[in-house]
Amino acid sequence: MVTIQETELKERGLLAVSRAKELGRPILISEVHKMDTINPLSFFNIGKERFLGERFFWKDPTDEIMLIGLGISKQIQSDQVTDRFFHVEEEWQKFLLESLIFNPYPENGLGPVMFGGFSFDPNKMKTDLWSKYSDSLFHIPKYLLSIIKGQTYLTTNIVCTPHDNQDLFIKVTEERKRLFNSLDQSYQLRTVNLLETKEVSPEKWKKTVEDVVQDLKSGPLKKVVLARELRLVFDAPFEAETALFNLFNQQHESFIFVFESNGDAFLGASPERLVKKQGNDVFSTCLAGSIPRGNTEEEDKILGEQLLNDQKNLIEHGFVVEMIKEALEETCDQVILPDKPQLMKIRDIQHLYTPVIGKCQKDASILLLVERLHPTPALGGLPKKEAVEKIRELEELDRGFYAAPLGWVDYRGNGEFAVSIRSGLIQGNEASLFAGCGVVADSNSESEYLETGLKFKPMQRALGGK
Ligand SMILES: C=C(O[C@@H]1C=C(C(=O)O)C=C[C@H]1O)C(=O)O
Ligand SMILES: [Mg+2]
Repeated sequence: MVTIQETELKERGLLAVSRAKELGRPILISEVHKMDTINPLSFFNIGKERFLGERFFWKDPTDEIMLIGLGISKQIQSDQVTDRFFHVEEEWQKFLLESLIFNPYPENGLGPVMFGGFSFDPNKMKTDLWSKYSDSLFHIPKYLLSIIKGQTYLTTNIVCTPHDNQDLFIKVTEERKRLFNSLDQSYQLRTVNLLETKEVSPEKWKKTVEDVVQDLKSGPLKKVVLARELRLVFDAPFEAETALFNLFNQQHESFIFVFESNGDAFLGASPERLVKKQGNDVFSTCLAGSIPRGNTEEEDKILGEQLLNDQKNLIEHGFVVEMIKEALEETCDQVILPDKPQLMKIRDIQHLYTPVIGKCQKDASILLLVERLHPTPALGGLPKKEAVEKIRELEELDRGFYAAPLGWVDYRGNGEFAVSIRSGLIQGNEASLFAGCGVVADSNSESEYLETGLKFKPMQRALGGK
């Protein structure tokens, strides 16, 4: 049962309207309520009728934080190239200024939260594929369900203008009631059949890997991450709810995300954190170097040992550690990391993994950390600028939001960004999946091709393929 004191919102709303009148501009009012348990997938699904194309879903690997947003109370959007992280930060702070926030709880991820991310490279020519996503795109939802360490909260965000009156709050309370009434209805996932899987120019991709290897041998480039695309065709529109349900059940140990924009849905199951900020504590992840899972426990262990001792993969991984450590040292007083990588095993692949923690300086916002880190050599290469230029020049793919920072920030400045890999973009009857790999001087195009094949698997499985 969900009980929300409705007179409260109306009273608080009128306060917000009078503030909006005083200031002569729109004002955000945000209120948080603790709720009984609600299934996160059901909450995403009930948004389908009213909020299709305006939803997001987020879950971290440990289930500590799940965030599900419905509707858009404010959009921060821009194709600006220079200072794009700073620009978003500035708009976010402006939006929060003078807002009325009723949140008695200390947990992260409650109250006003923006969710979204950035394109991989705003200087790359945009194709039609990503026309629904600006280079910076964040949504502050109307309704946010936050499940934090097993406790459920609902945030209602309303932007009221000087011209609003009580009607606005009556409308919102009615909408909210309808939404929760429909929670009890059972939801049928639609079955859709995969008709075709097209690999986009695999031979040409391998040739590019070989060309880059030649470049890497002569320096100064050390590593370049090259990605490719699979295009899937279905017999009917593939719904985000179905893909999410599958990812949630099949890849539970990863970050699960869905970010809808204007009818398209970008989603995936990424094992890679870019950065998490909690107060002054900063957490990042170096993830690079890959090998398949074994068919038996024994074989799996042997493969893991092989990866831990493989020169090519250790070098590929080492570049990421070197850069993340340096980037964090610019904003943190302490940066701590183990001197050797360990294994991260997920359903289809195992990786070399080095966790990094730090204590950042007071004025470092999470978006500043994102700016310093993106793209790490796990997604771009080393040196950063030259590698991104190489990708811009040689890669046939429009990466859009793939391999870029995607995540959330709350009004207290806490938040988390994953690197949006193992992902795809659903557009009606079709979907594009993306996978890349770290090319170093020792790379072999055929094995890099096979490695990207493994990285497509989670999304292929979620979309009804193998
Ligand atoms: C680029 C991707 O993955 C990255 C590349 C890896 C590698 O080359 O070994 C490993 C993990 C990720 O940092 C991807 O999945 O698309
Ligand atoms: Mg690799």
